Amino acid sequence: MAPSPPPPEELPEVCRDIQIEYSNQVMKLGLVLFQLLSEALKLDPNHLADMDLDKGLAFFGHYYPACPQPDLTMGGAKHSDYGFLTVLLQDEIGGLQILHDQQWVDVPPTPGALVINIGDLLQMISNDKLKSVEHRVLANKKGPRVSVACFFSTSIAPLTKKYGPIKELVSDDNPPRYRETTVHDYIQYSFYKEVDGVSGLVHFKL
Ligand SMILES: O=C(O)CCC(=O)C(=O)O
Ligand SMILES: [Fe+2]
Repeated sequence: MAPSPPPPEELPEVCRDIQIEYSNQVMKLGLVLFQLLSEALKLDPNHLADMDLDKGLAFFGHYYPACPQPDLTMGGAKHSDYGFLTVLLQDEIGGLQILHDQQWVDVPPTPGALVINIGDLLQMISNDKLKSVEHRVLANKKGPRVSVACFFSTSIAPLTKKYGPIKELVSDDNPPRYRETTVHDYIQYSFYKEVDGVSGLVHFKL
């Protein structure tokens, strides 16, 4: 949806207006979140936005059909998100879990609440200060589950810009832990690698 939104007529008519409006609001929220995260990293509030982290948004609608035998499969396999930040809206069905201290923890649906995930690329540029969260979605028999995931990543623009650990966050005592990469190369690598639950970040470690 950003930086090059599709022509509106290419979006399904039934959700066209709300998709455009929702994406615009998520872009605004993203800017605020990147300002807060910059401050959390003890950087200038505009640091992450000045690196264009808030400029690209990919919009994914997920539909998980009801599953008659949910114990035999997963709705969505364990992974961490590749981009910088994810804004997730889930319906009331539930099933999202995050991995915390080697344990799967439910993220119950809360009316009016959004789930914000740190992505791999934010972990990389923060030199592991912020951690991308591993998560999965359980299958369920209650009924279809719907979610909307908006990914902040600049991959959809043909950007050659390289990202690596932010220089203000590294020092002799805390050297860079990752080599630089373009967002495009990181996402290509992570997308096409084996689905084995191991983060693509491992491949970029120094
Ligand atoms: O459907 C969900 O709640 C999670 C979706 C997800 O993890 C993703 O799109 O990366
Ligand atoms: Fe995800």
